[in-house]
Amino acid sequence: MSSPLIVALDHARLETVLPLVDALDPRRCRLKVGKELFTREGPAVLKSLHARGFEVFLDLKFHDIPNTVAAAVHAAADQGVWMVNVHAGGGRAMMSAAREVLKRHGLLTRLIAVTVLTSMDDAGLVEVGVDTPAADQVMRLAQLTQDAGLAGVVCSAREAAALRERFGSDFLKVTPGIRPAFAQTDDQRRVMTPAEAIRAGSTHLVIGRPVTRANDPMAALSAIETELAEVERTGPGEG
Ligand SMILES: O=c1ccn([C@@H]2O[C@H](COP(=O)(O)O)[C@@H](O)[C@H]2O)c(=O)[nH]1
Repeated sequence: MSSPLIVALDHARLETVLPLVDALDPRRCRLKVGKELFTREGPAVLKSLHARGFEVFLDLKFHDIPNTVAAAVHAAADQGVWMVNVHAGGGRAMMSAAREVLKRHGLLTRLIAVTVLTSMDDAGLVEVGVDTPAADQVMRLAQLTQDAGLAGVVCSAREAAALRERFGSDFLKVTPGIRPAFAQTDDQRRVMTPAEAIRAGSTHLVIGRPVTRANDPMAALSAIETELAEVERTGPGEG
């Protein structure tokens, strides 16, 4: 599976989203299950998507004491998800406990940490007591994440180039806030187009509404793939 695309299934019900899922091809994208769908439908969603051959990112952003988060990450990985995440703000001990539990049980699920939500900007950070620009806060939390031995971070594509420079290409940079030229920004603040994100060093692009709420989701996905194919054709430095 070489596609960097992860389609976010932010829907209330599995039955609502299955027509879209059945139009998608597991060789063209992975799927992300988040808080709404998982809270309403539970692990049956994962079974259903796995049965269709999809790799699943379970995006529940665990943030709690180390013992609780480690147990939740273990539960997610036991269900065969490809990727799971925690909040880096939970700290080193929490992230290490989550990594350790996967290691102890020989589970290969990728564990990553959310740095600064892509819906936040510098002003939003100040309101929650963080007087550091988003880019610096992302770098700080990414360093903590790497020190704790996790596979990478969730960040915006705007920070991807600096993260690649500091941590290398293998450290995962999973970037929501992807907005093709044809899409609205919605509640996202730190956004980039698919081509800009890949050029900047994003390893995975999370895309929800620009595809799932498009009049023609498959046409929207194809347009994004065409944009990425152009980056591949011209090389990362062009455009
Ligand atoms: O910082 C973050 C972390 C997670 N998300 C999630 O990604 C998708 C983005 O959906 P869009 O419709 O493309 O905006 C959504 O599921 C978020 O929960 C994020 O946006 N930012």
